[in-house]
Formats: sequence, C-alpha cells, structure tokens
Amino acid sequence: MEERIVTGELQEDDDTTIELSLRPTKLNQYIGQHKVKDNLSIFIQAAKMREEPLDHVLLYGPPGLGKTTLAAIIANEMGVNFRSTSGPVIERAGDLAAILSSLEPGDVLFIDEVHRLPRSVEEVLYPAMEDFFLDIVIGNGPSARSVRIDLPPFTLIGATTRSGLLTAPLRDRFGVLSRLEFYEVKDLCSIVERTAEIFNTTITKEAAIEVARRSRGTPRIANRLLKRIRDISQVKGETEISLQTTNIALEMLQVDDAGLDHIDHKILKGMIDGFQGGPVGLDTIAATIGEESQTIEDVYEPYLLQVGFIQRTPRGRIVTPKAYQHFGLKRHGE
Ligand SMILES: Nc1ncnc2c1ncn2[C@@H]1O[C@H](COP(=O)(O)OP(=O)(O)OP(=O)(O)O)[C@@H](O)[C@H]1O
Ligand SMILES: [Mg+2]
Repeated sequence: MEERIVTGELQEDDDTTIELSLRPTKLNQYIGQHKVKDNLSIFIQAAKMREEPLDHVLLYGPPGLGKTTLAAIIANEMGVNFRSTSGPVIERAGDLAAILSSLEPGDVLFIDEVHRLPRSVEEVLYPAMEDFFLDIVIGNGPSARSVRIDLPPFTLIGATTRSGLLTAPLRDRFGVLSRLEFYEVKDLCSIVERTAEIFNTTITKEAAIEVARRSRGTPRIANRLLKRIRDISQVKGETEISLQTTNIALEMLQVDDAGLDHIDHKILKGMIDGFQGGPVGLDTIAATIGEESQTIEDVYEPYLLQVGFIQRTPRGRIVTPKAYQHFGLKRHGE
C-alpha cells in the first residue's frame, strides 16, 4: 500500500515516542466518543465497587480512532497493569498460556487485531475468558495429556478494525462491545489544540478548526497533519500557527478541502470517468486503481461513506451528487 498522509493507520515515519507522548492517560482527558466513555465509566466504577475485574471489552472501529489509547486508559482507571500484544504475534497456544499465566489478578491484557488470532489459540482463549482456566494439551500422540491451569481473573480488551471477521464464539465472550465512531470537528479541534500544547506551540482557533475539518474524523491524522504544519510554520518564523500557513501546508501535502488525498481522487474519478459514477463492484474499483479490495474496504472507503461521497448498493458502489459537487462536475446526462 502507498504511504499517505491521510491514512488512519500507523505509518513508518510516524514517530512512536511522539505518539506515546500524545496519549491521554485518564478517561476525562480522552476527548469525544461520549457514548463509549459514559458506558465504560459506569462499568469501571461498578467493577471497582465490587472489587472485581472489569468485564472483557471489545473495541472496534477504523484505524487511528484511539482504540489502543482507550485500552490503556481503562487499565489505568482500574489501577491495574496493562499488558499488550497482538493477534498475529501469538502464534501458538503456548504463547498465549505463557502470557495469561504471568498476569496478576485484575490485569488488563490488550490484544490488538484480535480478529487475526490463529484459530487454535482462540479456542484456548474461550475457557480462559469464561472461567479463568486453561486447558492445554502437553505432548503428542498416545502420551498426550491435557492439563488444567487456573488463571487469575483478568480483563481481556480486544481491538479490531474488522468486527465482522471475529468468530461468533469469540465475540460472544466479550461483555462490553464498544464501537468507536469518527470524531466530530469540534472534538478533533480540541485534540489539535491539546497536541499543539504538548508540542509547545500555539495555533489559532481558525487554523485548528481547519486541521480538524480535514482530518477525516481521525485523531491520528489530525496529529500527523499538525506536526507537518508546525514544521512549515516554524520555518516561516511564525509565533503562532496561522490559518494561512495551515492552508498552504495542506495544499503542499495534497490534502484537499474535504480531507481527501490523491488516492481518494483516483477512486472517485475512476468511478466517475470509467463507470459514469457506478454502480461499480469493489473488485472492479480495486483493479482500476491497483489496490486490493480488502484495503479499499478497510482503509479508503469508510471515510468516503461517512462523508457521503459514495454509497453502497446491492449492485455495487455509487458516487453521490455530493461528490460530483465536490469536484465541480456534472453528472452524466445532467
Ligand atoms: N480521544 C482522544 N483524545 C485525544 N487524543 C486521542 C484520542 N484518541 C486518539 N488520540 C490520539 O490519536 C493517536 C492514535 O490513537 P491510537 O493509537 O489509540 O489509535 P488506534 O485506534 O489504536 O489505531 P490502530 O487501529 O491503528 O491501532 C494517539 O497518538 C492518541 O494520542
Ligand atoms: Mg492501536
């Protein structure tokens, strides 16, 4: 996949130390996502009152919306350790057993990309989540025997961008299912202002709103854009990041007025020019722009759907009048 500035996914040149310094650590510092926060805050309080670990939590939603951040906050609010791993890293049941048996009572185990756990590992996880024990087969052939290992009670927090790929038995074992939504402009604006403060710079209100508006509802993108804009502002010798510099910087970064970049343009223009705006099948779109269908569905499409530039129909994707307007184009036959 091409590197792009407006993707919610973590990119190679994202500085992970900066990412970490930007992560809020308390629920009340976590901006937006009010529904999810309100629910979690009640569950956390109740669990603490009962002196029990929190129920298992599944966080799902597009990349860069703050799933990892929220998982760490939950552990912090519960006052327990935060252990973090990811689906593809746990290759064998033994790997999982090692992690689980090293937990202290109440700990949070965070499994990112939980839909990518191997099936054999997943099966070991079921009794662990349900009744806090492991059933592990030791040895093989006729001498194989199964051993039961009791575990301390713990909270599993799973994160996924694709809840649809989770198996039903795994999904059913999460007591709390929280879907993160794209952020509203005003929340992203607060995130931009907060990040500017951590960067020791100031940004005008109107500039912060502009960054927020063009960040595709995604904090990671807002922070990444701000970092690049700050560089340009500093070189210009500004004491405060201005709207003018923000606009120039975003143009240089080829992020358009709606936060779309050249790949979004390729997708939309491809549909408009080649297929009169659709309906076009996902695979056809993928073939036209040389990307995998999966990538389009997970990474590019969610925001285009969210802002109403494309729509899904049973016969394929269609470009909406709003998108035509965005490009200043007339629809075929109009
Ligand atoms: N609600 C929020 N308030 C303030 N900052 C946030 C918020 N949510 C996310 N961020 C910032 O956005 C960045 C990305 O968040 P995070 O890494 O948690 O996303 P993610 O959903 O786990 O992404 P991925 O799917 O790629 O793992 C972090 O650096 C974090 O500081
Ligand atoms: Mg993450």
